[in-house]
Amino acid sequence: MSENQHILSIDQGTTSSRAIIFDVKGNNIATSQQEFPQIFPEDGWVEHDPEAIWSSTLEVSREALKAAQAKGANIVTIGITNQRETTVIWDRSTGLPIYNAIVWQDRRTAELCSKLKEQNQEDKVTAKTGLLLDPYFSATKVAWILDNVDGAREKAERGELAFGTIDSFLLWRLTDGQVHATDATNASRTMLYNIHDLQWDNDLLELFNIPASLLPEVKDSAADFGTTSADIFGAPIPIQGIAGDQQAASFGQTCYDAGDIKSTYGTGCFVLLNTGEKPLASKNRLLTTIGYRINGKTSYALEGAIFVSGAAVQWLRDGLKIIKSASETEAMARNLPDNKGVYLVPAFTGLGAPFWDPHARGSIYGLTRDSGPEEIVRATLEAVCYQTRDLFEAMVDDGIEPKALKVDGGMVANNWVMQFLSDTLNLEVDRPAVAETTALGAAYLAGLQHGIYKSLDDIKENWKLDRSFTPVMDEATRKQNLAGWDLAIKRTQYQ
Ligand SMILES: Nc1ncnc2c1ncn2[C@@H]1O[C@H](COP(=O)(O)OP(=O)(O)O)[C@@H](O)[C@H]1O
Ligand SMILES: O=P(O)(O)OC[C@H](O)CO
Repeated sequence: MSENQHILSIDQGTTSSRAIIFDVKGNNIATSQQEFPQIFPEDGWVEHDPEAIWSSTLEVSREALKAAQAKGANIVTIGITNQRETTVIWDRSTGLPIYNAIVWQDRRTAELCSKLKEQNQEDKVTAKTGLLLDPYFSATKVAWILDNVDGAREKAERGELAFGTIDSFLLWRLTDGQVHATDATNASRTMLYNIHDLQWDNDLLELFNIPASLLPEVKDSAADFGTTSADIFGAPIPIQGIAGDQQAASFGQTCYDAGDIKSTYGTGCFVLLNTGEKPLASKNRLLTTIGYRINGKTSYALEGAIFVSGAAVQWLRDGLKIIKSASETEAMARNLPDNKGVYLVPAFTGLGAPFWDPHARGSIYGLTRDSGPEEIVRATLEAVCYQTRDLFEAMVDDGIEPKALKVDGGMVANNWVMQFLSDTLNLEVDRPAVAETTALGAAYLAGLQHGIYKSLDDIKENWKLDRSFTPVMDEATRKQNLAGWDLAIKRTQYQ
């Protein structure tokens, strides 16, 4: 392993684009980040301008490269990780998108999903893809664009259009239209990819009425995806790792053995459990998905997705305006001896796993005359922990017994939340020294393909603990808290 080799990791997220340069030990050498506008054209619709995604990605990458090169860094390979499911369709001849990117949070296809469920299509879809008939995934978003953009379907039938998740769109742009590809993790979130046969599924393409000519080639997560065209970063650099952001976080957390589990607390919260070489079907509406594919070998994962976690803290700041910054919440929650019976269910865009209720909306229960900002703040933080526990309960019922949980994402800086999480789950919670595990995971994939790392064991040596949280709460308090939460969830559900 030569020490003067560095990796550019591009992390294109829901609210911002980030570029980080890592050295071979996984140390962060330079970072650049840019937020870009969220577009809400109608109730429940969420879009991004693909050009804003591209320009912010390009700028942060160039800035991080410049800063790292000034320190003598030698960038040899690129990894890409991305917000998953978000759907772009572009014209193959011009490279221009024919519509905004429809974001994973977008609910506009809820009716189509309900209609397909009524036609008893869900079991078939789940058996093939490991997913559920929910607007979250790409398939119905692709169909919507084809049906609603003038001339799109005809162009698609003529093979003039390309579909991609964000990784695929960036890859196309970075290679100047030379490469139309994605990796197996991103493909597994489209609801068009058969996670058992490892190919695009003709039945599903027919069900969603999507021409196969739109689809990218699916490669391993560590693979030779192409080389950036020379004008982009001054010299061509190979792109050698791609994974959806939650899978990349799991890879960065070195969850390589069956039973390893991580939870990422960013805008939403995503728990991924490595289930090894066999896909595990959940009885509890958790998702079966591809964790990574390396050397043609697939590692599967069970996933619980919660749509809102850090986003609820942003709402306290920007919507309710009862805090000025996210970090204030820690002292406010700590100030109260208990939650005073107040529960907040942040179902702003419906409930994700294990309830999958797109029509539910947020609620607060147990308010009294003396409830104030501190109670609401604490209830918001507690909710993130209770929702994680709902996922764990589903996993335990699926036969999994997690031994410890690795955590990452912006919210894990909050020590109060981490302790309450450990208490609520009654489980050890481990926070790593490098919090940017998503970007790190994409860097590791690229580094593996480039030959910087010879094996997963090489990478494992880089993982370092920052702090471990162990349960201290008594059983009676835990039970009482959970009983209050369970009631709040029941009252919030729409279906
Ligand atoms: N100390 C904190 N306490 C609670 N929430 C926090 C804290 N710091 C950051 N957050 C929340 O974490 C989120 C940012 O995490 P990040 O991993 O950067 O998100 P994403 O990658 O999804 O944009 C924000 O929603 C913010 O509200
Ligand atoms: O961009 P993030 O970190 O909010 O992650 C989004 C997820 O990939 C959606 O499935």
